This record gives sequence, C-alpha cells and structure tokens, in this order.
Amino acid sequence: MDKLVIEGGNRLEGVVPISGAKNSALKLMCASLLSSEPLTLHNMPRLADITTLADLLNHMGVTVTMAGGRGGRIAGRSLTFDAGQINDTVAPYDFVRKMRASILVLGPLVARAGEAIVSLPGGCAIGTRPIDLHLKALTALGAEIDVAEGYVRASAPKGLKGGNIRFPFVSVGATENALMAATLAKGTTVIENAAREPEIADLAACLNAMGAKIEGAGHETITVEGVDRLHGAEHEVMPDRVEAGSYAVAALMTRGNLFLEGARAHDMQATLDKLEEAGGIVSVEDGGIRVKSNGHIHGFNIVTQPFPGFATDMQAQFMALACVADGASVITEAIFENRFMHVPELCRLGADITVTGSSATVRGVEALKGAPVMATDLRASMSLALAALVANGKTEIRRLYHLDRGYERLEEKLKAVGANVERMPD
Ligand SMILES: CC(=O)N[C@H]1[C@@H](OP(=O)(O)OP(=O)(O)OC[C@H]2O[C@@H](n3ccc(=O)[nH]c3=O)[C@H](O)[C@@H]2O)O[C@H](CO)[C@@H](O)[C@@H]1O
Ligand SMILES: C=C(OP(=O)(O)O)C(=O)O
Repeated sequence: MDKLVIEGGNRLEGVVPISGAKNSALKLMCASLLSSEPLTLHNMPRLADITTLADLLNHMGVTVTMAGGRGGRIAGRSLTFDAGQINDTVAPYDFVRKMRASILVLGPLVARAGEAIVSLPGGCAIGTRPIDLHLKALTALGAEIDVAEGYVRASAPKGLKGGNIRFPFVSVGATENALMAATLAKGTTVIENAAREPEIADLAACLNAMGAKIEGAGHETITVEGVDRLHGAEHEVMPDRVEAGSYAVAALMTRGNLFLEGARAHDMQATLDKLEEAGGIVSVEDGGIRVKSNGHIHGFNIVTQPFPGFATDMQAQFMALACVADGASVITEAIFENRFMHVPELCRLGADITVTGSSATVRGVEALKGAPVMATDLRASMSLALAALVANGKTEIRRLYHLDRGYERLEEKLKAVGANVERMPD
C-alpha cells in the first residue's frame, strides 16, 4: 500500500484542472441500466470508485468500453456503458460494501428489469447511512420490497407506476433512485422535498438526453412523466465541485494563487462565500475560478446543510483551514453523525480542536507540525493533506485508498502547482 509524504511550507501557484465529478459520474453510470442502447459519458474522472462500479455493472452484463474522445476532449475520459442485455439483477455484498453508491442500481434495475436484489450497503466510517427513504420511494412507485438476509429484494413484474413521493427530509441518494425509477414508470411521478444538489440536475439532464421527461430537477419539486423506453445518449459529466473546493482551500491555506480550471461557481457558492469570509479572494474568470489569499486567515463558523447550504463533503477540508486561522471557528456537522474522524489526526499535527456532540470548536494555532497520520475516510484524507501542506516538516499519510476513491492524481496536481509531495510504497 502507498503512503503520501508531504513536506509543508510551499506556496501553491498555478492551474489545477478539475476532473469530472465522482458524485455525478457514479449515478450517471447507474442510469445506463435504464436503456438497452449505449450511454457514453464524457469527462469521466479516473478514480477507484469508478472502477468498482464499472466492475459491478459488468457483473450484471453491462459492457464498458473506452469511447473515442470527441474534439477537444482528453483521450480515455469517455466511457460507453452498454446495457443491451442485463444478465444478472443481483448486486452482491462484495461490490456494495466497497462503495455505497452501488445502491443506486436498485431503482434503474427494478424499473427496467422488473426485479433487483441489492445488498444492503450498511454503515460506513462517517455514519449509519440508512436507505429507508430509497425503499419508501420505490414502494410509492409500486415496487414490492422485502429486506432479508442483508439484501433488498425489489420487484415490479408488471412495471412501476407513477406516484407521489414526499421526502420527510432531503436525501440525495433517495432522490436519485426515485428519479431514475420514475423515468420508466407508467404515468406521472411528483417528487417533493427533492434534493437540489447540482448532481441531481446533471443526472436529470442525462436522463432527458436519453428520452426521459423530467421537469424541475434542481428544485424542491420534480415532475417525471414516465416513458416506455429510454434510448442511447452522450453526456458530459459536470466538474467536481468538491475537488475544486478542496484545492480552493489549499490556495488560501498556503497563501497561494490557484486557478481552478473548469470549476463552476454556481455549483459551489456556499464554499466560495465561506472562503471569502475566511480571507480568500475569489474571482470567477473565463473557464474557471481563481482563489487567492488576502494574507490572513480569519476564523469562521459552519453548519453543514443540503444544497444550497454548506456541503458536508467540504467540512473536513474547512476544518484543516480553521486549524491555522486567527481565532476560533465552530464547525457543526448536521448531515452525518460521525464525520469528525479527522479530528484526532489533525490534533496529531498540533491542531487545537474540542468536539462536543455534533460541533467542533477549532482554535487556530500559530503553526502545525508534521507527523505520521492515518486517513479514515475520503474527505478526511484531503483535510490531512491540506494540513500537511502548511505544517512545518514532513507528514506521512497512510491508508491512501480512501483518497484514491475521490481525488484523481492528487499528488501530480499538487506537484504541478509547487507542492513538495511524493507518493511512495509504505
Ligand atoms: C443531503 C446531503 O448532504 N447529502 C450528502 C450525502 O448523500 P447521500 O446520498 O450519501 O446521503 P443522503 O443525502 O441520502 O443522506 C442525508 C441524510 O439522510 C439520512 N438518510 C438518507 C437516506 C435514507 O434512506 N434515510 C436516511 O435517514 C442520512 O443518514 C443522512 O443523515 O453524502 C454524500 C457523500 O458524502 C454527499 O455528497 C451528499 O451531499
Ligand atoms: C463520502 C463520500 O462519498 P460516498 O457517499 O460515496 O461514501 C464523498 O464523496 O465525500
């Protein structure tokens, strides 16, 4: 297994190309199950999670091939998913346990094949992560659901029927499963209190390109007019707003100047607002966003919320920023019950953090000091890398498989803008 070795202290300056969004690409791949014709996705990120889901789809009979990049596109970033034949409607535990997004095959499978047997994803490092809302939504569309022996069995042999789904609180995954299933249901589906994350609008745009009739994605109420079949399509994955936000924090922490090529401000306004509050100078330029520092890092307060609020996926990275701010910051995690695993590791680097329930009080310190640390989950890994970039001396980060789930070529991108970072075998 590899480790990341970072020697802190370098100012970062230059261009960071932002990859396609993991949290959109994975859902778009699941959408390929809805059609017997191929779906080609452009701007695919090269990440471990993409490979894991491609393996699961392949197990079900979907062929995955590299598509030729179209004009101006980087070769090898276009993949075609051909679900002409679904041979197996079972998503086994061994796939699902590796990656929670696998639960997003449930809606498409039951809609297209009339049945699906998907392993329960279970909890993960950041919390319990139940799927009751996914199941209720599919039940509202007429699926019969049975949960036994660690598996969800969903069936709708005569097809799904449009229905009214009102979520009691916002769930990104449940909205996505409901949306995909509803595209092939008979009649109209209305989804209320739907998640408004940009990845939902990206998924709906792809589904509409496949012939679906979806209105209102990106808003609280989504209406889906079911169609008999979806056809093949091409779609470009939206830029990764969490990757962009993570590098934006790096620019501010290192008192640097980074151009986040491809990032879209409207996808990440809450992140940009908080960066400015903390001392960042943010400018939206042609083709991306520039983030510079005003020379100071001020303390700030955060409460994570569904979009358009401050994203839970950016909480750990902003905690690293708070560690070196002037004064204190209070960071409240309101989405997941256990998303502070980075706290003890940041403290190993000299951070001063006290956790009380779902809030962490972070008192900024003069300087962090390099130390060996361990990544506990995806965004926690990035918060450790960020802290290491400004720590005195050397930090070694272990358990990089978390990082590789969601940050493409992190060390190459950081090196290109001046960081002293190496990936080496442990
Ligand atoms: C609203 C929100 O910020 N969602 C985040 C969540 O999406 P993800 O889709 O994984 O999670 P959900 O949006 O579904 O979860 C939101 C909340 O609802 C709860 N829940 C969810 C489904 C369900 O059936 N029952 C239930 O109780 C979850 O435990 C959580 O507290 O994690 C992703 C990965 O970090 C982030 O990219 C998403 O931004
Ligand atoms: C936790 C994340 O992903 P997942 O839901 O796939 O675990 C994330 O993207 O920060």
